[in-house]
Amino acid sequence: MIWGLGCWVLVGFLIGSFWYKERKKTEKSGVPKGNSFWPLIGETLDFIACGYSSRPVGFMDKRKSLYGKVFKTHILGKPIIVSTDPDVNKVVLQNHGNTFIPSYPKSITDLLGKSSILQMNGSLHKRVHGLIGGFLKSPLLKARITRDIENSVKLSLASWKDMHPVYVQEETKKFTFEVLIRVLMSVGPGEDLDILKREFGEFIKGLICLPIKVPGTRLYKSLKAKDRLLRMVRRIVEERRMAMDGVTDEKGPAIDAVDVLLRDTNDSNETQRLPLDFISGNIIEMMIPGEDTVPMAMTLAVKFLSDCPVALNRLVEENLELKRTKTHSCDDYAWTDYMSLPFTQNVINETLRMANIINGVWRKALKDVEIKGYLIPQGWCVLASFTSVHMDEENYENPYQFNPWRWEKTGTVINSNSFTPFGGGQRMCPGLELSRLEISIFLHHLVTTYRWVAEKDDIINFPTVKMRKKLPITVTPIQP
Ligand code: HEM
Repeated sequence: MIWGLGCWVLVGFLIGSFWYKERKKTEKSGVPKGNSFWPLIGETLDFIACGYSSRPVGFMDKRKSLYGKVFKTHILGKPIIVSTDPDVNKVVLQNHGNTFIPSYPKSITDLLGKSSILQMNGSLHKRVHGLIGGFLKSPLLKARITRDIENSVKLSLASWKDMHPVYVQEETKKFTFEVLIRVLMSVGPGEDLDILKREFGEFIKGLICLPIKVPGTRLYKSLKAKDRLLRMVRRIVEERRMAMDGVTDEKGPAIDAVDVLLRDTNDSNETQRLPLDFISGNIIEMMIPGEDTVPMAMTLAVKFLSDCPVALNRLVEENLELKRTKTHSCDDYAWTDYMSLPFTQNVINETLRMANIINGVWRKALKDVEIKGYLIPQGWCVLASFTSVHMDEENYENPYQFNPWRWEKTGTVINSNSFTPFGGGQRMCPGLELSRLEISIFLHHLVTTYRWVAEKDDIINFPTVKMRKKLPITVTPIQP
């Protein structure tokens, strides 16, 4: 009895002192106002509940009205400063002087290798980001991959006419994975691709889970899947290195991300090659930001267009016009044809603004930083919320209305502080242009092949953006 009471007193004391320490940390002047609420749970339940509602920014909006655009809270086990201010977000993203480093929940850091591009910092990050970004943005890759994307999209769309209904979220995932793997390591359809798909699916399930690594837990199974993936990718990378070493001729342009990383020798010093394990790990980790984002953007474009027939009609008109021109001239489509359709690009901007597939980024301050009069103390995490900025009336008139025409006035301000679906600064998404190209090709072939009717479905925003019913639609081929 006495023991039981003693334990409760001890637990109470530990929680109380933890809470007191947390409060003390934030009592420095300039630290944003807010409510840390209960230790450990904090305001997590409200945060999750808003994620499941139709207004995920409800959590931010409520606190913004009480404490201002930058506030402190306690979510997902961490005290955190949330910024809904585009100027503050810009400074956090720019990261001058390496002040902010990525800070992910524990299950994610356990699954990512220490040398993952998503976690590395400083000069190594700059080097790898530069190599991958340079490759993914190159016109040569875009020209070549356009044919592959077209083939995958057309093959997939052809199968839709026999499906009743088509689950857009599932179907888009299939061909975008194929494209991603081709870009990263030139593996085409076949047994290897099927294994990669299966093991990656198992690996990714553990990204948001309890950080407990014992046999039987989700994290444990995901780590095992990662080991199997690593062995497989390592074999592919080794074979490629051997093939490369046997060739003495002048090298052509890099064919995929493996090639780019294998060729890099840091200032032409052959001994400074990136290690094979490092390359294999990074190839797997690059699948994470690329795998779910593009199909979700496509799915949400279909959802928003289904709910807005005027925008859909304008999109169909513009794309049919391009199709007529191409049929008439008998030319292949160039990647620039897809990217130069202004209304289609506006539809993509508007989809990315409203979809908020990456709702924000998490960083940790390495020292005290003052931005716009707010103090972010050393060691604190900051969530630079993109969703709040994208859905703020101060930045966008009628933010909940899908209105691609708004971009005609503002233009494609991809780097503006108020439009950051791909992040910004040193970690700005290197897959930005490839993603836009894939979505453009998909929309073109979808709207020039089919009409569709979508069943009612809702968007869920927690833990990641998804459609509750995977967006079922029924398609009817357009009569030629
Ligand atoms: C609509 C699609 C996409 C969206 C919305 C998106 C969004 C983002 C965002 C917001 C970041 C910044 C994360 C941060 O600052 O911590 C990021 C980083 C990254 N993305 Fe994407 N992404 C997309 C597609 C892709 C694709 C297709 C690839 C690969 C082919 C890719 C590869 C990466 C990589 C490697 C990083 C890490 C960059 C670094 O930390 O240096 N992304 N992405």
